Parts: sequence; structure tokens; C-alpha cells
Amino acid sequence: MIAFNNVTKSYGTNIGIQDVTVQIDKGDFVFLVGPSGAGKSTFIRLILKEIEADKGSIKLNGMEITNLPNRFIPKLRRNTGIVFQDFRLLPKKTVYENVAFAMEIIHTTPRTIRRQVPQVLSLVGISSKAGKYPHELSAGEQQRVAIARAIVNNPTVLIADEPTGNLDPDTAWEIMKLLEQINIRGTTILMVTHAKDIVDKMEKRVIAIDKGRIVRDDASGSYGAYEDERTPCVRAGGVFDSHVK
Ligand SMILES: Nc1ncnc2c1ncn2[C@@H]1O[C@H](COP(=O)(O)OP(=O)(O)OP(=O)(O)O)[C@@H](O)[C@H]1O
Repeated sequence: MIAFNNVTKSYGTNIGIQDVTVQIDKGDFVFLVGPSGAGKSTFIRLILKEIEADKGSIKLNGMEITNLPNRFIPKLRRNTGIVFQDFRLLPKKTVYENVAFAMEIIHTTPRTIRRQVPQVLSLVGISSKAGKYPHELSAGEQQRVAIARAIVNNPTVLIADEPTGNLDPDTAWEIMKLLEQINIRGTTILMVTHAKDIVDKMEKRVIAIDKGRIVRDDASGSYGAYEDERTPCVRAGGVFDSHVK
């Protein structure tokens, strides 16, 4: 599914990731954790082919993506949905139009769009807001729309880059349950997060990265003990305690 083999990426003298070898299988749910500057974004940007590796091999769904000719990149990105901390919805389009747009740009037929968009809005629990604009939605609702948009073209991998970073604890947990549901339907999920409570409660595979190297890879892991100045209140507060499965 996603296979890194001895991958190194530097930015001048700064190390992004160094000699990383890791495999994420189809259907996995993986957290990628590590302190600020560890190399998490570099890892994601290499998968999306926004940047090129200096060394090593990266395979996505069995296809070598290093040195992939540019004409194959749109197809590669279609297989990889992404959601961000700040949602990035189009402000002048409705919920329905935001999701439909992701299909229009890959030339999906109007008939398929009319069938598929309501289905995915229902899946993420946002059907009743189809005619609303992003500014009329709560943060959690906006993230649901962003997730709908990311999965509407049936990607094999969904990358979630701090998807709960702008959400209150209850809403964050609802989004985690939605991601889990999407994973159960077969989509591989790779989630970057600084939210210790979420990682600890979900009990999924945890890949920890530090200074560009993988320092831990636990099948059913926890966030770990390193200090991260960006999440002190979450670490101290135990905010998800009421949701223990
Ligand atoms: N465009 C760039 N130019 C120079 N150095 C960069 C660039 N992008 C990343 N780096 C460096 O590469 C290293 C890894 O950065 P990366 O953004 O991958 O970390 P991260 O784990 O995503 O951090 P954060 O949690 O803060 O987003 C850091 O030392 C960073 O300063």
C-alpha cells in the first residue's frame, strides 16, 4: 500500500527524513506522531509527491512514485484523499458544491456526481446541511464536509493532517469515530496528530518519528513520553476520559 524503503529527504542542511523504511498495509489505521520538526509533514508531502526524495524508493499501491512522470501525478493524487486542520473548504460554494467540485475536476459525469454526493454526505452525517455555506457551519461540520470531499472519489488512502487540531474535545472524538468508520469500510488512514489523548484512546498502530528517523512503531500503541510544547493542556487534562471505549 504505502512502502518507504531507505528514504531520505533533506532541505539543504536540514534533515527532513533520514533513511526511513516502513510499510503501511491496505486497511491500516496509523498515527504518525513526533515533536515539531520531526519530519511528519515531509513524510506526507513525499506520499503526495509535493516534494521529491533524495534517495530511496516510495511505492503507493505497488507503484513506484519516485521518478514518476508528471502525467501520472493526477491519478496518484486521486488515490489519496487529504484533510487538514483548517478544513480548506471553498467559501463561496455550498456543502454540496464543495464535494461535487472534487468530482468535477476529475471529469466525473454529472449523473455520477448526483448519485455519489448525497451518499457521501449521508455517510459523514451532514446531509441536512447540503445547501449551507462553510461559514454557516460549526467547525466539526466543516471537518465532516472536508472528509466527504476527501473520500468522494474513493481514494485508497486518506491522509489526515491534524484533523482535530481546531476542534473541541467532544467534536474531535466524533471526527475520530467517523475516521474509524471510514477505515472499517476499507480506506487506509494515516493521521498526523499531536493529540496524545486521542492516540492513547484509539489503540491503533503508532509510528513515532524524531529528527527524521522512525524511533518507534507499535501495533497498538500510545502517543509516547516525549515532550511536545504544542499540546500541554491536552496532555495534562485527560480530556477524552469520558469517552473511554
Ligand atoms: N521547505 C523547507 N526548507 C527548509 N527546511 C525545511 C523545509 N521543510 C521542512 N524543513 C525542515 O525539515 C525538518 C522536518 O520538518 P517537517 O515539517 O517535516 O516536520 P513536522 O514533524 O511536520 O513538524 P510540525 O509538527 O511542526 O509540523 C525540520 O527541521 C524543518 O525545519
